[in-house]
Amino acid sequence: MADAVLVINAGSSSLKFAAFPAAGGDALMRGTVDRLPADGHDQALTVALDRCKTDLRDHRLIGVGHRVVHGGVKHSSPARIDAAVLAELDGLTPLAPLHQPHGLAAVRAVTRLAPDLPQVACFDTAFHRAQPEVAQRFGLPRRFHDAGVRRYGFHGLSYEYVASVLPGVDPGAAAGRTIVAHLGNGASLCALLGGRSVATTMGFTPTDGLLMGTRCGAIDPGVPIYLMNHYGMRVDHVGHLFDFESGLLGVSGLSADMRELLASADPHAAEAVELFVYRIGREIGSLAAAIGGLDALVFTGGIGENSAVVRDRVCAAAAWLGPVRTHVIPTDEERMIADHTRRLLVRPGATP
Ligand SMILES: Nc1ncnc2c1ncn2[C@@H]1O[C@H](COP(=O)(O)OP(=O)(O)O)[C@@H](O)[C@H]1O
Ligand SMILES: CC(=O)OP(=O)(O)O
Ligand SMILES: [Mg+2]
Repeated sequence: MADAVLVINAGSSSLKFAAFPAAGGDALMRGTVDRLPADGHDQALTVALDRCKTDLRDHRLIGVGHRVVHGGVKHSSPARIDAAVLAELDGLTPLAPLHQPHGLAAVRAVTRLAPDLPQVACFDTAFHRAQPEVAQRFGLPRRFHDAGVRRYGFHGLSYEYVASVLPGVDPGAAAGRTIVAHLGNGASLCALLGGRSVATTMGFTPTDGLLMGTRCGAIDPGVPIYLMNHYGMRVDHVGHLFDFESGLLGVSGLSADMRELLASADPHAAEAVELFVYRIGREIGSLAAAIGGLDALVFTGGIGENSAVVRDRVCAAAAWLGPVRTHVIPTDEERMIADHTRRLLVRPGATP
């Protein structure tokens, strides 16, 4: 019986799962449950675990790797999960309310079904933790930075994967200046210098940066203050507004789903897509400034991989940068999680 690792990737709008041989190699099975409503994750997880039970009958599971969106200040690499780590990660839920609860619910579900199975948390923040200090700091009094109020960045597993395959796609870009556009339900950009993250559009939370499916992205910090003062909105209502009611959904008044907006004749849908592209164009300029120019632009994520229309419009917005090579690299967060999980659980040279 061959050993395998199971991977669970709970995104904001989808749950992806996969299994890989513990010795390395291609996926044994994969599945996605997408277009999840806010309360759809539990059911999706049951579907995933049932599929695994049948598909992995001939394998022995040696561990489960999870995508956990926020690792805070402490985690710059994947971590074996125990009760203390789980409690600590629970404490980060207010910083990523669209994501952290789903990732941790998956950890708990596996603990209930198989209490002795080792579990590993792979963090979306980890890849960015080595960014220069200046890229991580807000202009707040120092004590807030020291207490963890800083720019973390997300989608790190996706960027790490893209950086790992970029040398085979475009060696010049891998050694040079690249911007990766992860455009999915959540969307962000990452500037890579020699394959390392040096700047990114998301910050303290995955609400920052680009316009997204239901998130507003970067916004004047005066706006929440005004909303609370002027409309008497409570703080949790403002949080809900920015994370769940804004973005493509809020601007179009129709849908958070790019496919639906591109297919719609409604002018508000067109306006939402226009703002999505406009924000990306502006942030490409900002990140290009951070890395002193641009050799290549890489698209990934559900929109980046599948929508030639959006890619063409983004490239048009970045045309002023001069000749820049563009690539589409399908991301594989699951493989990245599997690789991290194997490395953490399988001792080099150990015989199973
Ligand atoms: N062919 C397509 N054209 C345009 N958008 C697409 C296409 N296929 C998927 N998308 C969009 O990708 C987004 C989901 O991205 P994905 O990366 O799968 O989500 P998540 O962030 O939850 O992992 C949705 O907005 C969806 O409409
Ligand atoms: C961090 C983040 O935004 O993730 P997703 O794209 O899965 O929403
Ligand atoms: Mg995603």
